[in-house]
Amino acid sequence: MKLIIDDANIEKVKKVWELYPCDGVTTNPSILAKSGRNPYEVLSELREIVGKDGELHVQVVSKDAEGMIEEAKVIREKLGENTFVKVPTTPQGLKAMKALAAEGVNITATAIYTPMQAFLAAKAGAKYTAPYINRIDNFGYNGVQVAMDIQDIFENNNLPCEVLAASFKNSQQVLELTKYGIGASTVATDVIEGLIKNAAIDAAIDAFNKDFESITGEGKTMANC
Ligand SMILES: O=C[C@H](O)COP(=O)(O)O
Repeated sequence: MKLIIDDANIEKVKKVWELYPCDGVTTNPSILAKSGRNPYEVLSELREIVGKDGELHVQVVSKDAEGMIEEAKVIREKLGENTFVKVPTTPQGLKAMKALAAEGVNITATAIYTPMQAFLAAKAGAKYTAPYINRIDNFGYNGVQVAMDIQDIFENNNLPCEVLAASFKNSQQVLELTKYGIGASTVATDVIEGLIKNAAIDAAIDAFNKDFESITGEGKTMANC
């Protein structure tokens, strides 16, 4: 499973990118709006953080296919041709996906709430489809199960598309999809940090270090004892 950062706060993304084994960054208009800055200013900084080969996902806002295609062109000009263009999975979005896929554009189909939406996006040429786990849970459905069903649909229909599960609110949702071997998950920085936040880990390390200090004295390590 690829692990992608769902955030555009430069300081937070920098920190998580440096510490954790992540594969890229996803954004959406709401995430970019939190910065209060010009979207391309923020996105250029994110591109610098992930490097030219890291995954960067950027969403279009036009409602019609022609507008989406035009936005995709500018996104790729400004941020690199390998940038994933996030296209909402609407009828107009599917039209745009077909045209963009024919030109070799990397497409992430987004705003996915149902398996059939993902099926259509994959057939239209998307490389990723992004079901919104927590938002689906909030409707009283099972977001994790929807993501698993989508992955099964791709396998059973030989569709070369991966699930990029999005909208996580807790570690359990991420764990379930990691166990299933979902293609990718995009997770907010605080939820990524929560994956490894555990007082028992700190307590174990403190006890080891105290024992070590009892034989070497303060401030020593395996490099200088
Ligand atoms: O791009 C989609 C987001 O991952 C949705 O996440 P959210 O439900 O936390 O806003």
